[in-house]
Amino acid sequence: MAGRVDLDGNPIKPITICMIGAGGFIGSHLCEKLMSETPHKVLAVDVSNDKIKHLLEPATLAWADRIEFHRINIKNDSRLEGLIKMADLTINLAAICTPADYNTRPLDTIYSNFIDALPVVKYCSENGKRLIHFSTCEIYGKTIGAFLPKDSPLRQDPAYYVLKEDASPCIFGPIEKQRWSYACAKQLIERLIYAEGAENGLEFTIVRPFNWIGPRMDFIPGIDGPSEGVPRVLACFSNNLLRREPLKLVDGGESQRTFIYIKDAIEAVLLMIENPARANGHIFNVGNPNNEVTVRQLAEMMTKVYSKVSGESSLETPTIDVSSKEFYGEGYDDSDKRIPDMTIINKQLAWNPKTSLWDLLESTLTYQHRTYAEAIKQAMSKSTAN
Ligand SMILES: NC(=O)c1ccc[n+]([C@@H]2O[C@H](COP(=O)([O-])OP(=O)(O)OC[C@H]3O[C@@H](n4cnc5c(N)ncnc54)[C@H](O)[C@@H]3O)[C@@H](O)[C@H]2O)c1
Ligand SMILES: O=c1ccn([C@@H]2O[C@H](COP(=O)(O)OP(=O)(O)O[C@H]3OC[C@](O)(CO)[C@H]3O)[C@@H](O)[C@H]2O)c(=O)[nH]1
Repeated sequence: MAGRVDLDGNPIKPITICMIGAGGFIGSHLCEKLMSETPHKVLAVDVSNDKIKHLLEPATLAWADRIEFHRINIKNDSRLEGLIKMADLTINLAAICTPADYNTRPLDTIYSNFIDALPVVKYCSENGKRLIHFSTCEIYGKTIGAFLPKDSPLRQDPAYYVLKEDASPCIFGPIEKQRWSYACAKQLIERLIYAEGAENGLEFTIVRPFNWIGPRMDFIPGIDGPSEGVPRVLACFSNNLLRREPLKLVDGGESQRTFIYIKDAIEAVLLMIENPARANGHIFNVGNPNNEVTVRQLAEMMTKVYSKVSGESSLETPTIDVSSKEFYGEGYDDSDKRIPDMTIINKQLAWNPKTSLWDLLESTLTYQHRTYAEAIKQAMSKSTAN
């Protein structure tokens, strides 16, 4: 760790980071990176620490004096301001961010992504502390191209679909499509942070993750999450593969996504943390434009990869179609396509993702199989016995 320098060759000084939502998917990987490769200290705030237990215990771990867990619900805990004051930098990851919640729990979604983030922004601004806030690629909503006729040649023109931080509009559906409650709340908190920067000098960076995936993402229903819960697509498809049931394609699986390996994305966040002069005042897309697939293609690839890593044959009927109304309920809608423009992050942080979709699925599904296959087998044999 000695002799670490930033992108401009200056030595990196150890800092204290207040990480809110540190116990989640991204938070757990970021804590792991900070503990194993940097001298920084983390005040880890979350309502749960299941995903970072391996970093907190035993007390003999090499970094034990650099990570503290604070079980705090930021909705209603007066200790939050004190922790932000103690830190040099606050990173806010806390959010409800599973699409199944956006249309079924729109109030919780809006409160979590806007109202609950307000005090964090306020405390950072009032105390002159730097803030890295996690927004989302979903802020772009639908592409301009989605509104062109299906056979329009303009649909092939990147100007109609590549998503640029400083140029693309945010295109959401009507209010009754409550899917957009999340994107809209994220948009308003981005605007508030931007305004705090412009009017009160808040030093901020906004991150827009484009479908980061990897180990520890969400939960497997009935194993480490509610049986009726609907996690994001990686965990939904992993659950289907582990249970040897067909993968469900919502509305034909035609939507497109670019997936990035969590470990590549965490490299980008570390660059933001350690290069404030290059990151402050910027909004960054963080994704992998080379890993684009339709959801149907993702299902096909995951089926092949899972068969390779588990040694099990593929199902005769690997996928089934399901309507979004049946799967998510009333008010669901979708982003058609998400390709991040990389100009700003390339220029400011000289960062690019490395891992192909096949490779990232291979390491992730190896983890899923190792972690869950036995537990699922037991749960399934118990339910057939009853
Ligand atoms: N994973 C992605 O690809 C992705 C994509 C777009 C945006 N994001 C954003 O990145 C952030 C982190 O996402 P993630 O995938 O790690 O999600 P996650 O659900 O795994 O992590 C969020 C964490 O925040 C905690 N949290 C929520 N409300 C809290 C509260 N009131 N008080 C304390 N802790 C609270 C949760 O317990 C959870 O551990 C979110 O803001 C999300 O909107 C993630
Ligand atoms: O079993 C399933 C589950 C989902 N789908 C479809 O897959 C697409 C992707 O779904 P998901 O990963 O759940 O989420 P989104 O990409 O739509 O939204 C996320 O993007 C970033 C973030 O902000 C946080 O992670 C979140 O909002 C989608 O088309 C589903 O319909 C499926 O076919 N089968």
